[in-house]
Amino acid sequence: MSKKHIEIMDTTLRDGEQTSGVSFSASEKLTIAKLLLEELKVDRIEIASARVSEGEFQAVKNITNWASENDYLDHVEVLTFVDNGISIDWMIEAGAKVQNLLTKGSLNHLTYQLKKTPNQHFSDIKENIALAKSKGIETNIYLEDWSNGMRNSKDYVFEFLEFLATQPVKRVMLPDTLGVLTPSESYEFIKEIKDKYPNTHFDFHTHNDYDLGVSNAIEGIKAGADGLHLTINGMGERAGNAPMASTIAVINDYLPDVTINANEKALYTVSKLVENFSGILIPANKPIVGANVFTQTAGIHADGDNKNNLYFSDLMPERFGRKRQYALGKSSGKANIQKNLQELGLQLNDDALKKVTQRIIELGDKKQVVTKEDLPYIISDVLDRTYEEKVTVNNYVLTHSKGLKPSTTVSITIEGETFEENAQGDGQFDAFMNALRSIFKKKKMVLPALIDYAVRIPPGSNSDALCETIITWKSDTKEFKTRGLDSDQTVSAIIATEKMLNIITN
Ligand SMILES: CC(C)C(=O)C(=O)O
Repeated sequence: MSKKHIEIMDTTLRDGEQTSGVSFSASEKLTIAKLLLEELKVDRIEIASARVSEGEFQAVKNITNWASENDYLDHVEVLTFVDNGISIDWMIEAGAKVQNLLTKGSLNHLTYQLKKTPNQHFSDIKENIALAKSKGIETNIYLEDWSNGMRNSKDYVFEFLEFLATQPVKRVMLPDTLGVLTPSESYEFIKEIKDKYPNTHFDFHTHNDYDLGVSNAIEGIKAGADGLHLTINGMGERAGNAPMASTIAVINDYLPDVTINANEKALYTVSKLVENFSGILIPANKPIVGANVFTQTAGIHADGDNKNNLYFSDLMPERFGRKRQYALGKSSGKANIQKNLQELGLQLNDDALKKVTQRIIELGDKKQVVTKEDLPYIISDVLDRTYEEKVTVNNYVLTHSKGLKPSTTVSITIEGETFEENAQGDGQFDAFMNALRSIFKKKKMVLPALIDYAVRIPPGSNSDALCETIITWKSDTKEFKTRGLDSDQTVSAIIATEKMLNIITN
C-alpha cells in the first residue's frame, strides 16, 4: 500500500503569537520562519493575521522578500478576513501570495457574530475568492468553530462544503476552535467529511484545552485529514495548539502508512529559539523538548540501561538532537554516577566510588540535584580526605545582623574530647575561626594562618549551585590547601577548615 503524505502547516507565528503576552519582533519572525522552512522543513507556515499592525506588515514583508528569493513564497500564508478585499490588498502589498480566509464554520457564529444568513455568507466568500484569484492570490479557507458546527449545525457545515466544492479553494481548514473535541469525535467528524469529499484537501487545526490536541490530530489523520496545523512548544490561543514536537514523534512512531517532511533533528533547536524569543518557558517535563525528559533519575533505570537497554524506548534523544542524561542526587545510585564519570572520561575504584556516592546522597538531601559539572569538584572534595578523622565539627551557630558584630558558638570534638566556644569576628567565617583559635589554645596548639581564600562554582551552575571554597594555610613548617564543597558558601569554607584541623592533628 502506498503511503500517504501529510502536510504540516506551522502556525507559531500566527496562532502561536496569540499566546497571551507574546509578541514577536519582525526580525524574530524572520529568523523563526527561516528555521521552520529550511531546518525543520515544515511544508507551510502561517505568519500573521492581515491588518493587525504596521509592525506585522513589516514582518510579513521581510519574510515574503526572503521567501521569494528562496523559492518559498507559495509556502507562506497569511490569515485574512471577509472584508471586501481589504485584507487581500494588505497581504499583496506585503508581498504574500496565499490567503487563509477566515469564515464561519458554525451556524451559531454566523448568526450571532456576523448576523448573516448562510447564503449571504457564501456570496461574500465567493466574491472574496474570485477577487483573490483575479489578483493572483491562492485561497485556503478556515471554517472557524467547525467542531461546534459539526455538533450543533451539521446541515450548515455540509451546505458550506457543498458550496466550497464549486469554488477554486486549495485547502479546507477545519478548526476545533475551542479545543472541545474528543479523539473519537475528531475521527468520526473528519471521516464523515472525507468520505463525502475524498478529493478535497482538508487540514485539521486542533487546540489543547483538554490536553487532547495531539490525540485529536492523530485521530484526524487516521480518519483521512490531509494536513495538520501545529505550533512550536504548543503555543497558541488559550491552552495552545497541538505541539509540533510530540505530534511529529507520534506520527513517525505510530502511523507507518504516513509520511511527513518535517525533520525531527531540528525540533529541539527550533523549540529553544521560540522559547527564547517568546519568553514562554518550556516546562521541564514537556515531551521531546523539556529539560528533563531524557534524564533518568532513579539509579535502577541507569542500571537497566546497562543491562540490555531495559529502560530504552523508541523515543531516543538522539533523534531530536539531544542526549540521554543521568541525574545525580539522592536516588541516583552508583550506576548514574558511573554513567556521568564515563562521560567525563573519569574512573574511580570501588572505595572512591562508594565515598563519592555517599557524598552525593548527602548533597542531594540538601540540594536535590547535583549536576555532572559538579562531579569533579565532589571527587576532589571526597578524595582529599586521606587522613584519620580526629576532629569533627559537631554544631555551630553563626549570626549576622545589621549594626552588630557577627558572632558564633561552635562545638567540636578533638580525639573524643568535646569543646564549645563563643566568639565574634569581622565576618561569620572570621568569628568561626576565632572560636577555633580559642579552643586550640586550650590544647596548646596554634592554628596555621589563612593566606588565601578562593571561592568558585562549577561551570554552567545557577544560583542554587554547589560552591567550592579552597583555602590556603601556612604553618611554621608547611603551606597547604584544603577544599570544601556545599551549596552554602560559609558551610563549604567550614568543611575546608575541618579538613585543615584534621591535617594538623594527624
Ligand atoms: C482563527 C482561527 C482560524 C483559529 O485559529 C481557530 O479557529 O482555532
